[in-house]
Amino acid sequence: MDTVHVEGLKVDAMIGVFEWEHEQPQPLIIDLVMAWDQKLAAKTDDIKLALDYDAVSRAVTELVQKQPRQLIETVAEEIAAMIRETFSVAWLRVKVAKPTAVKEAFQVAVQIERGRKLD
Ligand SMILES: Nc1nc2c(c(=O)[nH]1)N=C([C@H](O)[C@@H](O)CO)CN2
Repeated sequence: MDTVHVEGLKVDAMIGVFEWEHEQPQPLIIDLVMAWDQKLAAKTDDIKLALDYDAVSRAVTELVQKQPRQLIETVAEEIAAMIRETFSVAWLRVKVAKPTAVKEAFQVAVQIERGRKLD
């Protein structure tokens, strides 16, 4: 299965279950793996036939910054639904990490996979 990746996308967001977390943004680090058949894009050398990782990254940043949320699980689900619908991605993996959440940990994260894998 061919895939397109976005790794380490940093988005400052209002995120958390505590009140103070809605008063100042915290960084989220987002990793995406998205199924996309590369054959047509490679054959034609045409961005219109590729899954544009720049457009995906901008859309994810806009979505995450749109409103405050409590859980990183909610962020992951909303990202997955938006990418599947807006970019016609059949399958994807979304990881959302919150590096400042647990002082003793390098970072904490959730990861989900949605859709059906391509052959
Ligand atoms: N599974 C989760 N656990 C926790 C979350 C979360 O989003 N998902 N969030 C918090 C707090 O907001 C925490 O990050 C504050 O440091 C606690 N547990």
